[in-house]
Amino acid sequence: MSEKIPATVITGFLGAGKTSMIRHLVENNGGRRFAFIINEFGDLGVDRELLTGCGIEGCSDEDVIELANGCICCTVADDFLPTIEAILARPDKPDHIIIETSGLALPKPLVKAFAWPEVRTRTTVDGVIAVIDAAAVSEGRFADDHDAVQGQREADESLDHESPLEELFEEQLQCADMVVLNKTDLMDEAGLVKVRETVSSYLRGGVKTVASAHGQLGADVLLGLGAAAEDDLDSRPSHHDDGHEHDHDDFDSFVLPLSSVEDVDALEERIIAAVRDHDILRVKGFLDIPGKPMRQVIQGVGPRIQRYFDRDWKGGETRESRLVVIGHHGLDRAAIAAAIAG
Ligand SMILES: Nc1nc2c(ncn2[C@@H]2O[C@H](COP(=O)(O)OP(=O)(O)OP(=O)(O)O)[C@@H](O)[C@H]2O)c(=O)[nH]1
Repeated sequence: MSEKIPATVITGFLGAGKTSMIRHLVENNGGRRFAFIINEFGDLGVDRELLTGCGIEGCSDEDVIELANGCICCTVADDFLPTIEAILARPDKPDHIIIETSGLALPKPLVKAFAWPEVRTRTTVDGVIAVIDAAAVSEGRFADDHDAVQGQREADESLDHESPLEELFEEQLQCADMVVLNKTDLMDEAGLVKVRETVSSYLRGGVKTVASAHGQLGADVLLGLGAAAEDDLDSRPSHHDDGHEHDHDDFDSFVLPLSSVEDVDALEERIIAAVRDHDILRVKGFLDIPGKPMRQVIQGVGPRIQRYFDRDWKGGETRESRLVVIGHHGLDRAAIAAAIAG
């Protein structure tokens, strides 16, 4: 029997740095041929664009498959299984499959899919890697002191259940074989020690944490974990093990088309204000700046915005500015659109 192709599942909340880490891995692929399955919550396909736009050898259009139809954890049978089967059926098989789940996806249903007879003989989950925005965790954006909060809940059952953010954070960590504490450039050592402590309280025994800035970790760290996670599902608890449906009613997203952007600093200010005034978690997209041959990428995670030109607009491509806005359920789309468009 031929060897199983290893697959790495990369999970982690919106904007934690999954795509940045994958890009770095591609740039330092050590001659490996990757196939990518990229799953996004919003409808704009930004992550796939950022990977295929990178122009790096070993990252061609056909190697990057986008599953944009909602969160991968809810569309496993319809979307994920046919996709992985198609990859496994290719005559030129990849050396390694990398799967980026949407920031709102639960990793366990996906890992379970690898236990299906159709795929388990041909591929194995080398590892589930959870990428954490350590700076955001240290600012208390996901979970306060986990042990203390758990203690209070156990003592008083009337206390609220976890927030949707905390539940995702917990699920993603409890399924992990390795945790990347990313964005260490935005915090100090003491903050990192504290985050490591918080994160460790969620992990299964023996799971390591590694610190990184901009996801710059080598393939020797991230790949070759040999976890065979599909054989080890029971050790990875999930709120949804009892068959309880996971839906994404807690979250919402929409695409906001904009006209070309004359004053991008002013747009950035308006986005920051909209993030402050509404329940927005993530903003990302591309901008058409008149007179510039390149398109500009704009990324917002919480209150932090980043902008850069990534590639020339292609001949025949429509120059357009579009953002995807992701937030808690009940986003006031009209008000956000008005606030950002100015
Ligand atoms: N300062 C800092 N910024 C980072 C780091 N890693 C990623 N970023 C920035 O954070 C933003 C989100 O990064 P992505 O890599 O797109 O995050 P993601 O997890 O793929 O995001 P989603 O796919 O939307 O869930 C981008 O603006 C990145 O440049 C880091 O270590 N430090």
